[in-house]
Amino acid sequence: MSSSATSLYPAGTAPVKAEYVPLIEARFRLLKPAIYLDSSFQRRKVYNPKSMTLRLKREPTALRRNLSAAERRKLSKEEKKAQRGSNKGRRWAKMRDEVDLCWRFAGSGKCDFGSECRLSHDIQAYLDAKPRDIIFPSASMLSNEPPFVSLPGTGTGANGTERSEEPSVDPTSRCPVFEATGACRLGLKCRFLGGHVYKAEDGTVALVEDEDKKAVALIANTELNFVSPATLKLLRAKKYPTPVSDDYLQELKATAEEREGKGISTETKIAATIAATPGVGPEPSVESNISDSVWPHSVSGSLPSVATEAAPTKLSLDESHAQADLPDVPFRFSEKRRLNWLNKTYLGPLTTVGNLPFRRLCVSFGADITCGEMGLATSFLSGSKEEWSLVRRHPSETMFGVQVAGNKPTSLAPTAEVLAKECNGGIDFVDLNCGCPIDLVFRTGSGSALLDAAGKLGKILVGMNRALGEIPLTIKMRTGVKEGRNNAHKLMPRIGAGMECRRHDARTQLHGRTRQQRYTKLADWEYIKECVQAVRAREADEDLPRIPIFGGGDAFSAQDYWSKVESSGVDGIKERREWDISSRERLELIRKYAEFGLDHFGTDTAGVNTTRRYLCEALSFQYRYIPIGLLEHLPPRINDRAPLFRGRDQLETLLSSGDSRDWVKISEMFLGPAPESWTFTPKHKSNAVGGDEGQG
Ligand SMILES: Cc1cc2nc3c(=O)[nH]c(=O)nc-3n(C[C@H](O)[C@H](O)[C@H](O)COP(=O)(O)O)c2cc1C
Repeated sequence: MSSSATSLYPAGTAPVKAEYVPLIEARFRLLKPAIYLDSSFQRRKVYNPKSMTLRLKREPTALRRNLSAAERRKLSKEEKKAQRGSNKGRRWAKMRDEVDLCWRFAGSGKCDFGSECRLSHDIQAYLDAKPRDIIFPSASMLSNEPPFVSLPGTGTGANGTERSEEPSVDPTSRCPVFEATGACRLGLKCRFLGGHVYKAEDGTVALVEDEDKKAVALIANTELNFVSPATLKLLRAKKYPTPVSDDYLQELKATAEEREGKGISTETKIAATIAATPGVGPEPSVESNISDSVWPHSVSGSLPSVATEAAPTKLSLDESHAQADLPDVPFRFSEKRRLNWLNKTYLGPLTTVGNLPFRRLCVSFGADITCGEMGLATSFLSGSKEEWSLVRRHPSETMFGVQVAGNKPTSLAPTAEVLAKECNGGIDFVDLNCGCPIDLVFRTGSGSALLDAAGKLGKILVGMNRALGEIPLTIKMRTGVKEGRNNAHKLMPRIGAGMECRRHDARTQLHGRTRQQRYTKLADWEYIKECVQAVRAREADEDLPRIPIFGGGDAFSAQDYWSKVESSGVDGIKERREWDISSRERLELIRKYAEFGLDHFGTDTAGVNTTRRYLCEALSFQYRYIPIGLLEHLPPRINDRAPLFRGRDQLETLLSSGDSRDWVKISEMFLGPAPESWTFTPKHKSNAVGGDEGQG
């Protein structure tokens, strides 16, 4: 019974070898095959530590997924709502220590606030109350057999088990951040304190630093793009100067007013303004269509009459900008930095998951180009600390971009300008999100809604391009808004080629789905090919340099991706091997992620639990991965659902558990016990298909 077992599965089931599907062996003929489907929808796989097996747990109807249309009709309104999207309204309380030691005092023994400080300066009280140090395991302590992590001295492998009779500082503990960088910025607040503290004879504790390592880490491990509190304050007070964007917005207004005076409709005015700038064009009617004649690089000659009237305005605007020697306009269009994307791998932006520690991990596996999570223009402009944390970059990210979503030039151009000024030298490109499908963003006219507003999109691109100075602007888009109404093939040649006209190194990333499809249905690579051909044809016609186009959607293996790259003509991947990753290798990845998380979020109680949260978030996706060694044939397909399977060893079985308590358990191997008050609700209901998981 090998392949015959999997042939019983309904279509869309991953072909897991029968020996890893024990239930089928036992009850093969008794139950319908569908009953074995975990699918992360009707049932969740729950790891049972006693029997070391996975069992299925039914979920309440309200949480069930993938119901048939008839079943869905029977659901109540509430149940239907519960089916959709992500878990909203999640709250993450910042975890604090029982004695909240002042972080300034903890690091340097000094605090300017002295006795006025609202935090504690009582080191002994802090040390007495603090839970025992966590032990961060080294790679050699990992195993694919329980307890999976063997910690010295604990016997059981249980990390951070409270042993109240022992002192809270454990000299066997090692702080991963101190070991990598020679210093730990959290000082005494570090939860791995034993790794960098010593006790003097008089009983006082002092911190240790390793000057040699510190010097190396200064270059190799200092994050970039920190935005000062003073800048955030200016932004909040709406006092941050953005002269380039102000100038541009003024021009748009003046052009509109001028047309108004001539009795030309607003729509036409916008079209004329945009048509006047190479790279973009006026908003076509939704059905239409983006006729060549109104898009910019054909300004000379083929513009319709109204647009032709705009030509003088255009020339004067262009001239004034090209020649103006404004100190805040440190570039001319021809001075855009060029990016070399050819044959590079690109890690697309991933909200929540694609944070700095994750990207750092991907870079260590060969990602050449990385992009931060989507940030909202309005939040950047209102000085949101959270939004500005999205621009942080690790020095190992050799080519890094920031993604912005917004709905109009008035927010996007100034955002681009502030980004360029504040992250000067720390950003290689800024990416405009024209792909986000989620209602919250789409309804405001941002994300994928811009695909149906070509004129506005044009104005945005011109404004951002100018405001960014020498930093290139790139675009991430979907194939269209509505199914059956793809329009990327019309937009892309104009956006891409138009920007390249100006010698901007434009890059387009095309996710092969419409907004309406979200993440359901397979990406349309035939259509991606059509878009690439349309861009290449335009480039050939107008003798323009070739712009890189990255395709995306459902590429789940090197074999799969290469066949897509070769048949569609997109750029971007170099690795060709298929990797049958072992469970121990996967655990080592998790360990590395935890290490990078602690480095980024901090090693204190708050940082440890923020790392835990993002680690669990990552595991909420990773458990769905089926190692290729378990499959009867390759390539694996991303949308295939897993039958209830067990792994080749107990760790592999645990790693495929869909129970969030197991993810927390895995986090405890590296980050110690989760505080009682700490809970984890995954952002994305564990459902790739049909959920609002992605922002692009
Ligand atoms: C969890 C998740 C978060 C995402 N966040 C973003 C985002 O912030 N910005 C964006 O442009 N695309 C985002 N995307 C889309 C991806 O970058 C990518 O285009 C898409 O997943 C298609 O590729 P795939 O099928 O290989 O995953 C996200 C996707 C996922 C699954």
